[in-house]
Amino acid sequence: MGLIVQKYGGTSVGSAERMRAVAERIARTHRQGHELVVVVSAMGHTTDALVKMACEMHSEPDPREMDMLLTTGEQQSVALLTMALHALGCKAISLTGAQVGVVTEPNHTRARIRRVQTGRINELLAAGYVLVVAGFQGICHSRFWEITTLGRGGSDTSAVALAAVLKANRCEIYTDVPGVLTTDPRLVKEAALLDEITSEEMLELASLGAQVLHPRAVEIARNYAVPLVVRSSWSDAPGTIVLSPRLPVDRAIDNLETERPVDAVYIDNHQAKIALLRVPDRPGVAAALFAHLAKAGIDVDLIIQSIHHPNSPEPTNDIAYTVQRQDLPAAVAASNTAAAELGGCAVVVDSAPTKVSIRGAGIIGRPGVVAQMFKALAEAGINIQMISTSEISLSCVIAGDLAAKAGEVLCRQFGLRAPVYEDPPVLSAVRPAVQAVRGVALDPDQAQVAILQIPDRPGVAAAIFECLAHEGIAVDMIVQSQRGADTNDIGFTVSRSAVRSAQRALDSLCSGFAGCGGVVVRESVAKLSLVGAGIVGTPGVAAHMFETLAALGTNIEMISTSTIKVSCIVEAARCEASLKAVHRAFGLGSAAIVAVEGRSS
Ligand SMILES: Nc1ncnc2c1ncn2[C@@H]1O[C@H](COP(=O)(O)OP(=O)(O)O)[C@@H](O)[C@H]1O
Ligand SMILES: N[C@@H](CC(=O)OP(=O)(O)O)C(=O)O
Repeated sequence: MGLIVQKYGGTSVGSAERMRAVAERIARTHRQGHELVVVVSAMGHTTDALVKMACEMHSEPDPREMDMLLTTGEQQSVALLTMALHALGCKAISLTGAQVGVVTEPNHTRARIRRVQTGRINELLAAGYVLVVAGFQGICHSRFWEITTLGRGGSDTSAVALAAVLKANRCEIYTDVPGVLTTDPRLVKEAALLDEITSEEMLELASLGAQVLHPRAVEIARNYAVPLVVRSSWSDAPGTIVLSPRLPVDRAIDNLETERPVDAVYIDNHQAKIALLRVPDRPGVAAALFAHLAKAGIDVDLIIQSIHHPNSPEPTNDIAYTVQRQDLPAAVAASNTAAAELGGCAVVVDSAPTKVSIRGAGIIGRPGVVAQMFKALAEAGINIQMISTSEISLSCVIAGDLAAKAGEVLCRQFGLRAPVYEDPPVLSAVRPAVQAVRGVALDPDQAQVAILQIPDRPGVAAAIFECLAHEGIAVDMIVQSQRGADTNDIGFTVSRSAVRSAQRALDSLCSGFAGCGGVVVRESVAKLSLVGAGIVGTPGVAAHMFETLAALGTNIEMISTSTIKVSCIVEAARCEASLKAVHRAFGLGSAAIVAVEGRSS
């Protein structure tokens, strides 16, 4: 017996009948002797309907009023579910976020949780109540107490935060699919159930488009080692366990979501860098290059393909990648062969750079962290040669002799004791590329921004990302490589809804950079990503993805990799076909079709 936090999503409580079925499950769990805190979302598409009504009143509704409005959806469902529990004879009470003491930052529509004041929860649990709590909401104090929301999909975060604070035995997320699947079953009907997944893999999948869990919920589960499971509301099947590392939890429970976004600084002194400059921008180019490297058994670490100049008559890309230094001669030979086949593009080698990375859950969701890393390096006079990002890490390639200095300034910036010097990964001689991948995610709502020909000197990346952080724009998939002798192009993606404000902010900033080629935007792109903890140390994973896309005729606009993911930006129009092909190519499908509410294909 113990304390369980359960969360029921909108579909699970989407009708009176479903609400009663959920009430029966809750009453049964309570009868078994468990203490229960139940977090509930708004019924069905209530939140979407409220957003639509708000937009009919004003084209850009005031964030405070949005929070006032959207929190009513959850308030309805907690009251109704509690009534259903009463009808079953179960002692239950409904509570809003404010009433259970969820205190957030003063940031309307996307507040992070600071703490939960558990006094009332503990009293009610001790008195034998099932607590039915409105998800997705909290309260903040600036001058007055104000209602806040945590951002769309935030009820998962409410549930895991309560589980962390109450030290619950487990947190169960009930939804309309049997658990975490290899991809979105609404898009790929062969999507297969995963029995378990690591929190780092889940964090990437969730942030890259798998809507089944809110990334911030996974972040809290990982940081506080909360036992987390995702299950179907319609069955008793065990679902998917999200495995968090059994870290010694040395985090304060105060500042739950706001403390220490960076866990560690890593330095990798075993890398070498190769760049192919001005390769033709057409399908199959990345596939050809990385097929040569895979054939030679070379494990590629970072890969970045920066944006091409879309306005030039023959657009080109730069592709840069890093390998273990001992593999450099073989990698150079493979790259020269590929370059010759591609019409003789330049191959540039740096045999002793350093990769310096910051790691921690949720780096990318906080625009300020990215800017802080670049600023700390710039202030130390350290030039960034290559940037690559993921949800849990941000890596920069810098000159090899600046490793110690970079480690020192970044540790100081993020309040850490000392950097961790990384060992080279252990290569798997036996694992085929297809077994390294656990899931595929698609984010169809991305826009791509490129800033062309910016000066190659310390401080430029910092200025750009500080400017975006100032506007509150979360940036994803930053890619920078060296293009000319003294200029760089920086590319990145933002959610489509933020692209206009990003362009406005950057246009005025970049007019101050002498010789800058301007800010170029593509509004309709999608991000297709492979995720798997086994990607590091398994040669050929990226090559297989690129080959699959090439065979489909899909052009890759941008590439960014980390140790556990490979992301490609592709045209939005081709994204679903590309997702299906990549899912099939990595053998992720299952013959057993999972039941999904309202499946569209
Ligand atoms: N990898 C994945 N595994 C499971 N579901 C996924 C995945 N990627 C996307 N989804 C989608 O997430 C949906 C569940 O999330 P959501 O609609 O927010 O549920 P809830 O209302 O229960 O919070 C599923 O119906 C499914 O279409
Ligand atoms: N109702 C909110 C919060 C939420 O988490 O909903 P769901 O659990 O149904 O995704 C939303 O729609 O964003």
